[in-house]
Amino acid sequence: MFSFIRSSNPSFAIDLGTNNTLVYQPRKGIILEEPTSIAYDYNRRSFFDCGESSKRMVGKNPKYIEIMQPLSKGAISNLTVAKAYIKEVIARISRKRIFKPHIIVSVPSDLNAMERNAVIEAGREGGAKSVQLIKDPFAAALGTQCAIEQPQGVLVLDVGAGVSDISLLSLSGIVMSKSLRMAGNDLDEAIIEHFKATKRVLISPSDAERIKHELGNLVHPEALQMSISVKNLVTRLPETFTVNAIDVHQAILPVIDKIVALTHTMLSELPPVFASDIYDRGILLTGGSSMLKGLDTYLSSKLEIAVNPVENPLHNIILGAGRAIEEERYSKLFK
Ligand SMILES: Nc1ncnc2c1ncn2[C@@H]1O[C@H](COP(=O)(O)OP(=O)(O)OP(=O)(O)O)[C@@H](O)[C@H]1O
Repeated sequence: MFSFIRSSNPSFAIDLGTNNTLVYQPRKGIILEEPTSIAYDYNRRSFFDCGESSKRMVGKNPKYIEIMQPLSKGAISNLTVAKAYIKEVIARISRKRIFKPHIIVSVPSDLNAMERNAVIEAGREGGAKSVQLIKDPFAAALGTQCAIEQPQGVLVLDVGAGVSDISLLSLSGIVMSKSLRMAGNDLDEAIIEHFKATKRVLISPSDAERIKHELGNLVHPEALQMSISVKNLVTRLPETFTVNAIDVHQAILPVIDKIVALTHTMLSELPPVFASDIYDRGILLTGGSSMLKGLDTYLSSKLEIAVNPVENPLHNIILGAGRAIEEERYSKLFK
């Protein structure tokens, strides 16, 4: 068992995502799952709430309260906010504990040195005794019980909220990886922009996400519809508007095709020695946006390769990061 666990300081794995934060405690499992957001009160000049309760305030907050997101496109975009956020997360998970925790944070594979240091600094100043990082693709593969230590290629495509990452793993290392700072949040934005341009209506970000979940379908954009409240950009007045799935399909396709292109480039550059492994086993598809209906089938038909969605795309990175703390042989994955 990993030496962290034997120390009197508790250890936790944290999946610090653009939209969602999850925490895993060895032997207990997932102990926190919250939106990555924090509320700031300008009158009191302090942060006062984070996670689900702060996200619920979005759009309903008075002017002196701002709902902030410490991450943008997978990386810390505001260090002060990130420190406050991690401090709040640590306070929640280590209530009643006297010892500062060791934390292992799962991060996108393409973070540069400055972005990685920002996570470490935010963790330390947020109250951790030590901060180590594990790259998302390792955690994702471990979360699905893939044998990453074998001399066999494992290709993991992770489509989250802010980042799409495709990585080839073998012998516990990343052989190559490519990423695009574009994912689920860009699908929401594409929906907003499409309806603004073609129907002259303004959709809220939360409705755009709901539309994507309910009507988004890459293979069978059926005659589904849903009614939402929008602002008419011509009359400037609110109204009820019917969204149909065909429009949603048109809106999201350009973003999806960029993810297809990313995957295509990766496949075209695979070292020949891995080609048969990958074509035999296919691509492992994870990340919350992998739940977009038809994404696996669409990728598979465009790229002529099997695409295997993981069972639990919102949890498999944190489960893998947790497994990495529990099994000492994976400690070499921490940086
Ligand atoms: N049923 C669904 N259909 C389509 N998209 C979905 C569905 N459920 C969740 N998502 C999307 O998944 C995304 C969140 O995924 P995830 O939690 O993996 O991202 P993250 O870890 O916060 O971000 P990142 O890894 O990019 O930093 C959001 O964009 C959300 O809208």
